[in-house]
Amino acid sequence: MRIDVVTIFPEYLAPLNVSLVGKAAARGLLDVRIHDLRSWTHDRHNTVDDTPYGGGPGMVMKPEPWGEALDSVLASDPGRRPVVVVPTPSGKPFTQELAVELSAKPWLVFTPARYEGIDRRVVEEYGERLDVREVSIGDYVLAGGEAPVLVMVEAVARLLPGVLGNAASHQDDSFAPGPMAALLEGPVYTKPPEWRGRGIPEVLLSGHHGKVARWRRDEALRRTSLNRPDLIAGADPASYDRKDREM
Ligand SMILES: Nc1ccc2ncsc2c1
Repeated sequence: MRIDVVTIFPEYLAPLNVSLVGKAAARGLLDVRIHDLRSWTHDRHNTVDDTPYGGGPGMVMKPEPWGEALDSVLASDPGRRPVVVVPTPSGKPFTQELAVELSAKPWLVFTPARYEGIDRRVVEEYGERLDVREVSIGDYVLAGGEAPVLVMVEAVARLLPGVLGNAASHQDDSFAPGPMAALLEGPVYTKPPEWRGRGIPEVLLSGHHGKVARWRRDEALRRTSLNRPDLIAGADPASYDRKDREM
């Protein structure tokens, strides 16, 4: 998979060169290219924004630099068409399902914005010939789309074949498709067996896989009903027992 990111803060994307994504890139599983939007400005101040038509607070990112930047990125592989992911608080929710969908695409181009956003005509222009997705990672105020790009790239990259050491690692994730898809992960424990006077739930020491699976399911249900009752509404309780039987 090729991933391009166009941004006015290239250094913000430095974390993509380390850890899981960095290692995947070093192993050739990912081709990550970060581009400075200001490379496609031509004035002395490298201007990328201007005041909004119709008035109002803040500034809007000008269409020209984005147009030149995206044309340049697209021209680097004219035979292929990427999915363009526009991080925006007014986009569709970023979900595990969307991460799975995007992980199957050969080329993603992310366009994180600052200020009040990008001139609408950019999405209109590229939306006529490419698959453009406006995506939000949640309902809170951020200064821009760079942090959301880090979130989305990690969620997508970890699903690529060979990126995670143990293939099973993401099958049991919270939100991963499957029998426990609608539940949050329950509590986890490791050595030492006692820490500051706190032990381990006996069932986890029992060696009885069926009981352990049922305990984990019950704990996941408890945590989900406490923290995310909305997920319980969509859950399929019958599927939990099927998972137990698989153990
Ligand atoms: N403020 C905010 C919140 C969510 C989000 N997702 C992508 S860009 C963005 C910006």
